[in-house]
Amino acid sequence: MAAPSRCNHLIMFDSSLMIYLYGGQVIFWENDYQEQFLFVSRKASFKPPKAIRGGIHICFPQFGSHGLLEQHGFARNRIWSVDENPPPFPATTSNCHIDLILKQSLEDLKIWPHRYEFRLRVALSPTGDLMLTSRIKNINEDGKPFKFRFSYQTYFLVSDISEVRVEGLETLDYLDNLQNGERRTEQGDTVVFESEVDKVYLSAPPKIVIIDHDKKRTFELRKEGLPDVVVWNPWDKRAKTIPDFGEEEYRCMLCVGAAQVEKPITFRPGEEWQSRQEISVVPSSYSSGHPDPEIVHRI
Ligand SMILES: O=P(O)(O)OC[C@H]1O[C@H](O)[C@H](O)[C@@H](O)[C@@H]1O
Repeated sequence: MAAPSRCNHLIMFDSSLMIYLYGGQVIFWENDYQEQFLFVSRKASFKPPKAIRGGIHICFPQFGSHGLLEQHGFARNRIWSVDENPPPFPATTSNCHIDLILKQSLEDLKIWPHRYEFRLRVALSPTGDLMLTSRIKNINEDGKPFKFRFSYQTYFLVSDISEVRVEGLETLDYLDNLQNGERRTEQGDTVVFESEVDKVYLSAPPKIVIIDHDKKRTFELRKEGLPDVVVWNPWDKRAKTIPDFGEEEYRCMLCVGAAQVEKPITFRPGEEWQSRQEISVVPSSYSSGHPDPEIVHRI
């Protein structure tokens, strides 16, 4: 039997702003000047159904190795279908979207014995914001609840990682995956990058910003229904161990994503869980409300 092909979709607004989906994964997102915002590795292998190194991975029902399933769960490595007739979604400012759906396959039931409907809406606003809404419903017929972790693993394209800083995570507690998940507290006024990082920030605020000095642009990430934020950059040594990632590519990417990692969600049949992640790109004149440490230093 031939391998199933991925369903690929292009979402455009006014023939300029654009998102491109490969299966259930957003891989391109650009503005009307054809500037790319998401990183996709030059070594990415487009071999369905495995997720592509870059874009946005939907990690479900597991995050990382917190469980018995494959790393980050199976959802990112599955063929999603177009949901032709989704139940009404909460009102958004966008009328330019696509609805996808993932359900358990017979194979998946052997490794995760639960029935679910995972509805994903990928939307583009008139101003170019990328909005992801997930609704997951437990449809088990045996009355059993299920438990899951979740993340929108987002590969941002940056100019030079050493010129990037993240605001909104300072002073928060985090789990450090490089130290066996040890709990620590972020020190310093802002998060900057000088070596490998693999952290889960806990109870993060609803908005965080990723400021790219060189590119003179800022990503503003807003989240709902997801308390945590995952931050990952493999840096040079780890990068060499990842087959579909270029040795030097760690310099131009940063993974940041809204997530539910520390406390898994549990819910019963008939219940539905919902979360959102929205990203806007704003020019360098953007002010996060925090003083710029460089300016403060010069004064
Ligand atoms: O290589 P992947 O399975 O896509 O995972 C890439 C990275 O994702 C997350 O951010 C994890 O915390 C990391 O430990 C992991 O290395």
